[in-house]
Amino acid sequence: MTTAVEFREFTKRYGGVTAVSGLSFEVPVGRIVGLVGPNGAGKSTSLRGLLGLLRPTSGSATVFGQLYGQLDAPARRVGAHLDGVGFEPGITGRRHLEICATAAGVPRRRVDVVLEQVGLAGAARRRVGRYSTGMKQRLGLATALIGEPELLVLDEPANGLDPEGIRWLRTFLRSYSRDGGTVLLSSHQLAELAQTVDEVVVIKGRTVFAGSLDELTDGGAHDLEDRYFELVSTGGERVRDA
Ligand SMILES: Nc1ncnc2c1ncn2[C@@H]1O[C@H](COP(=O)(O)OP(=O)(O)OP(=O)(O)O)[C@@H](O)[C@H]1O
Repeated sequence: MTTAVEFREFTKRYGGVTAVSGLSFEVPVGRIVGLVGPNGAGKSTSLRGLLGLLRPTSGSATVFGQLYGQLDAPARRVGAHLDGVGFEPGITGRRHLEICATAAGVPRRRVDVVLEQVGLAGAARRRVGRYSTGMKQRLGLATALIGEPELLVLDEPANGLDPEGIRWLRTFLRSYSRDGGTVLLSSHQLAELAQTVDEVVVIKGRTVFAGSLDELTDGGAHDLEDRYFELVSTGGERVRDA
């Protein structure tokens, strides 16, 4: 299996509102792919559809060739952290992760591993309600990592991180991908994204561009930001051949 994620003509309508229309792109195994687009472009809708949290009106979004809901032991294959998903504020970070480990069917020792991985070991016994935004992002990533998944799906993982946190996240994702992991993340932080991803998918209700960062920036000759604005203002379409 060389494709971790495949969106095929994924369409989601809410009554008269078309959130996403005919979205098609693939995420190859081992790559870091950034999903970008203006507010309301359909990034969260797409990621939610991929994770089985909403049903597409038509088309499909699959992970490792299957619907998320059909995966055996999904937490061991896909780890996700979506923007706006809250934590129970009254419990500690460690307790939160213990609950997640139980739900995922993985040993409790994973809790210490992921706490170390995301740099939260020292704050594990503090209540989540007292965590800063950046610490909550780290806890979200720890939650995603609990099952040692092959694929990470992250909605705006850099939101609320300070510069040190952003650099840490970039280093972490690169090393995860070097070890064979695949990442699909959404972001509005284009300069940061350009330092992190291998491939870019630009959406604006539909796919506007899907391909390598190199192709989009002509091997780094252009800024990702400039190319992004050209694409979203003209709505031109460039999708890599499958
Ligand atoms: N439950 C819903 N009911 C009706 N419309 C919705 C619903 N969820 C999303 N939408 C609409 O679908 C469109 C896409 O929203 P979505 O949140 O997926 O965009 P986004 O790219 O994640 O935006 P942002 O960058 O602001 O997070 C928007 O027009 C939004 O208003």
